[in-house]
Amino acid sequence: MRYISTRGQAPILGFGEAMMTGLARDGGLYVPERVPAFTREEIAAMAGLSYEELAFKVISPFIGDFFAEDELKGLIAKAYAGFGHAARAPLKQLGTDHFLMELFHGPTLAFKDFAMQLIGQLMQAALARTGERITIVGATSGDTGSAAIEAFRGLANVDVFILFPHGRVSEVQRRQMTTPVESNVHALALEGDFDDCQSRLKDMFNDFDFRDGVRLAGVNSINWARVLAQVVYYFHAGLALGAPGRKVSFTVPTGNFGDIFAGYIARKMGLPIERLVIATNQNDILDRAMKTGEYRMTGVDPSYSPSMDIQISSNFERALFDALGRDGAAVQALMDSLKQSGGFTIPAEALKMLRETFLSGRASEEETLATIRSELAASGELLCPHSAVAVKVAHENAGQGMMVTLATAHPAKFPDAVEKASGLRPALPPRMADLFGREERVTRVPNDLGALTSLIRERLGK
Ligand SMILES: Cc1ncc(COP(=O)(O)O)c(C=O)c1O
Ligand SMILES: N[C@@H](CCOP(=O)(O)O)C(=O)O
Repeated sequence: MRYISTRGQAPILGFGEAMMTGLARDGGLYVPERVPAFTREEIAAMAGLSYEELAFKVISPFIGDFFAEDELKGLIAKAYAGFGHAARAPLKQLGTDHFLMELFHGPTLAFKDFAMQLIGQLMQAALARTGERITIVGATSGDTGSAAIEAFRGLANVDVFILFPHGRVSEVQRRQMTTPVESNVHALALEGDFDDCQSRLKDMFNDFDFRDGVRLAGVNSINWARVLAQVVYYFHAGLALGAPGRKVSFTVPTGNFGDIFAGYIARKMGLPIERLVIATNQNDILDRAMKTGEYRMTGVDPSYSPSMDIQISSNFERALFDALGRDGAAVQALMDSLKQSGGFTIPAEALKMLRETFLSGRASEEETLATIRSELAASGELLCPHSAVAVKVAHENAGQGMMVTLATAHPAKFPDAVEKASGLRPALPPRMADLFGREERVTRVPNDLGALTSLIRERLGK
């Protein structure tokens, strides 16, 4: 399997190189040259597999011979061993045709653990072969950061620097990042929003002197392996609800577009998905883009669902690449326009193609809280604000057959918003009960590339 850049100018890589490289050297994102598809019979034969067995089936066609079969099976088993639910991604019924897929039973209580625990294993196995030391820098609006820290803390050959927007993540999210005691973990609170964090991260990748000097690696959904790991749970839900005999739609709370893009890949692999519904909070650039064809930045306002306070939605570039007929130059032109004038118009043919797969909707702040309240009353399910955004949008898009809404975080990560909505303050699991008593270690940093690269070099002694 070979990987190409969405901007068409970077070297073509194999799976292992694409995973260790992160951002392509032309600024684009790696995607598989072609997406392998399963036949209907092959999908039918997956029914009844454990999550780990299914993960092996779904992931291995993308990996080529980078890992031997037994090695990959062992790494997958280790990745999911620490999850707190035997089904890994259990489904709960909310209504006749509506299910919730709980993706928050991993170690840091968000869907990020599904991919991060796996790429933690895959990267360590790759590094053990070469004896290399890498520097991971991640940008987070709250959940990627803690999941990355959990996956890489204490490793001798990895340093982890996490950039998060100062004052714009929940207290639980912040403490998950600032309280680990391992010396290879560095939490950096940046003066800016998540888009600033992600832009500075991409600037670091585009500074080849820095990138090569510190052996920079990325664990955001920039990294194809992150997206790939998330494809598995779409198959898991589809099979549980009758695939390949029955079509399913998914509503996905969306910010950086990585999660829903994994659903798009599952659909290309042959999973019968009717529609993928993009659910945004008040920072609704994706919903506006789908409805008007104009992808235009208007600023980001902090919301009850802070992990989705994003307007430069990184993986939308991967969807655009396909919608534009895999024309790297056309993608580059749109990304240039986004940088220079704050937006772009999606060409008509591309918009038509996107609309054949994706629907979209938004939830205001009031609607988010109201949905937490109403879903608790209707089904007894206490939702986190991100999941509530998606449930609200899923209700509006009923009629697409069986609907699965992704519940992406545990409500205890956002106790203030959940309590405001419902009067209930969800408790953290016992293993995290002392989170608020642990000492925090964090460095405030400016939104400035030079200052960031100097700090990272200094910490690394380079
Ligand atoms: C809890 C939660 N829900 C939803 C999202 C949005 O996912 P994505 O960025 O893959 O669109 C995020 C952030 O990624 C998140 O942390
Ligand atoms: N919501 C995310 C933002 C980063 O997304 P990623 O999927 O690109 O890592 C977060 O919680 O950090």
